[in-house]
Amino acid sequence: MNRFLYCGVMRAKAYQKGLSFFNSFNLSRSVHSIPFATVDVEEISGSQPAEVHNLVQGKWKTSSNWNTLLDPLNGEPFIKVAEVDETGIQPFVESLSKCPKHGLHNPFKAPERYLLFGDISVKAAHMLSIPKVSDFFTRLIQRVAPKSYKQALGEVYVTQKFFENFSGDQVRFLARSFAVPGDHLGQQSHGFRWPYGPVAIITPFNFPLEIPVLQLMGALYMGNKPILKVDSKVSIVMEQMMRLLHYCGLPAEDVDFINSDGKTMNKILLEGNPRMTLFTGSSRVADKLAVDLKGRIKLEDAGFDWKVLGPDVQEEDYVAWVCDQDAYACSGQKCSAQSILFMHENWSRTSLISKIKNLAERRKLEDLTVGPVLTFTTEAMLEHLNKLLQIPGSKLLFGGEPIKNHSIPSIYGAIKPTAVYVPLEEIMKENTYELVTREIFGPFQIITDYKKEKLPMVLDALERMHAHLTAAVVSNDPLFLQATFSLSLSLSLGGGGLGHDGISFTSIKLCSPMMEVIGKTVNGTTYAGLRARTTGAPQNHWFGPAGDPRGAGIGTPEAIKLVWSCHREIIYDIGPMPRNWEIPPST
Ligand SMILES: N[C@@H](CCC=O)C(=O)O
Repeated sequence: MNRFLYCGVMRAKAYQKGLSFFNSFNLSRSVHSIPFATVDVEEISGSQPAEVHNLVQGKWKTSSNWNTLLDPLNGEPFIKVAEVDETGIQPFVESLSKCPKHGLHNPFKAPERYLLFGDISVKAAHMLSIPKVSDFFTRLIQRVAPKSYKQALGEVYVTQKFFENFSGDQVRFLARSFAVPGDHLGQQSHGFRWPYGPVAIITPFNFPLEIPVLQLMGALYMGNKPILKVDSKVSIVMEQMMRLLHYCGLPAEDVDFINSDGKTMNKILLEGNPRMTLFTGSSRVADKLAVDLKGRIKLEDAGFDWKVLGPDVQEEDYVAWVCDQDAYACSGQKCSAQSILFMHENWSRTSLISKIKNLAERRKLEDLTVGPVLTFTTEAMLEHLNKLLQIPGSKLLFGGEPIKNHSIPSIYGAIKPTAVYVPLEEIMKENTYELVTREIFGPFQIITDYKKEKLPMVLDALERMHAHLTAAVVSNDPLFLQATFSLSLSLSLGGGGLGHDGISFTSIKLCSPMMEVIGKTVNGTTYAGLRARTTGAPQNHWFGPAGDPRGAGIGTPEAIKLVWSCHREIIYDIGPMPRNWEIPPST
C-alpha cells in the first residue's frame, strides 16, 4: 500500500478506536458499574474484604502470603494484600532482566510508542474526568489514607490534569533532541534523551494515587520498563489504577506491580538490577538504598518544611488559613507539610496564633479534616511533645491531646492538631536542635518568632536542616520595603553642578528579607510572596528537593526528563573525506 495512504488508514482506524473507547464507556457507565474496577469502594469491609493482587509479565497473580490491613477508621480487617515474599521474586527479577538498557522505546527504536503513550494519556484523562470514576478514586484514597474528600479529590484532579498535559504529541516532545554543527562537512552532534531501561519506583502511603501515577507515567513516557511498589497500606488505589491504564491501552507487560515488604523489595532490586530507582519516602531508607544500589537512585525524601513570615503584616486571616492548611490538612501527612513557622516580631503582635488555633479547632474526625496518623502512634507523638515542653521557654499553644471518641486502631495515631512554641535561641542550642527539627509525620508543628536583627539566626536554623523539600517566605517585600539602604555620597561641586565623577558610592547595601531568605536557602520548591504556602503542589510546577545530586522532581516536563532519562550524544561524521587526503604523521 502507498505509504501515505497506509498512514491515513492507520490514523483513521486509531480515531475510530478512540471514538469507540469513549462511546463504549459512556454507554456502559449508564448500565454497569465502573468497567475496569474489581472492587466496590463503598462495600469494602470486614465482612467483604477487598483483595489486592500483583502484576508480573503481563499477568495478575495472587500469593500464598496475604497481608491483612485494618481499616484505619474502625480497625476491621478490610483489605487483603497478596504479598510476594523472597521465594516468589523470580518472575519479577526475570521481568526486569528482560528489558534491555536501551529501553522499550527510544528515538531510534519503536518511536510509535511515544504516540501510544500520548493516546493512553488522553484516555486516562478522560476517564478521570468522569464524575463516577473520580469519585471512585477519591473514596478509595479516603478509605486507606483518610483525608477530607476535598484533599483526596485534589489528588485525582492533579492526576487528571497531568494526563491532559501529556496527551497527543506531548510525550514525544519530552524526547526532543538538539543538533550542533560539527567541525567539517558531514559532522553534526545530536543530543538525545535516552531511557535507562529497567527501572524501579517505590512510593509512600500519603499520596496513594498522585505520586505513583506521575512517576510511573514519567518513567513509561521516556521508554523505561518500571516495577512499581506502593506502600501496601494503600496499594489498592494503584492496583485499580493499573486496571484503568490497561483499559486505556497500556500493554499489560509494560509495568510490573508488586506488593512486598521492604526486605523482599531490596532483594529484587539487588538481583534484578534496575538501572535507576526512584524512591519517595523517609531519608533513612533513602540513604540505605543509595548505598545498596551504588548510587543509581533518585530521591524525593522527607522534609522538615519551614515557613518564614516576613515583616509586612497583611491579610492576617488569609495567612492564618494557609498556615492551618499547610500544617494540618491530611493530618500533616504531606511531605510538604509545614513543620516549623518562623514569625517576624511584627506578626507576634497580631492575633495570628489565635486565628490558627481557631481554624485548627474546626477540624474534626467526622469529615476527616483531621484523622488517623499512619506512621506514628498517639503515644509516640505525645512523648515527643513532652520532650519539647522540657525546653526552657517552650509552651503548648494548642492541641496536644488525643482525639476522643473514635475507633481508630491503636497501631495508628490520633491527636488533635498541635502547635508548640519554642524560643528561637533554644532551638539553636546543640542539644535541642535535633529534637525540635525531628519530623513528626502528623498534625504537629513548631512555632517560633524572631526579632528583626535575628534574621541571620533564622537563616542559620534553615542552613542546619538536612532535607530541603518545600518552603515558604511569606512577604510581599521583594525589593525596597525593608531595605537597608545606606548610601554615602561624597560630593564635590565643580562648575556649579553635580558631575558624574563627583559622586562616590562608598557603600550600597540593599537587603530585603524575602530576597535574603531565598538567596541563602536551598529548598527545591519554595513559594514566595504573601500567598506563599508549603503544600498543595499541583502538576504544573516542579516539586522536589534541591541541594542533593540525588534529588528527584515530579510532574513537569523538566522533572520527567531529569528523573527518567539520561543524555546520549550521537555524533554523525559521514564525510565526505577531503579531496587528496593523506595519512598525516603520528601525533
Ligand atoms: N501535591 C503534593 C505533593 C505530592 C508529592 O510528591 C503536596 O503538595 O504535598
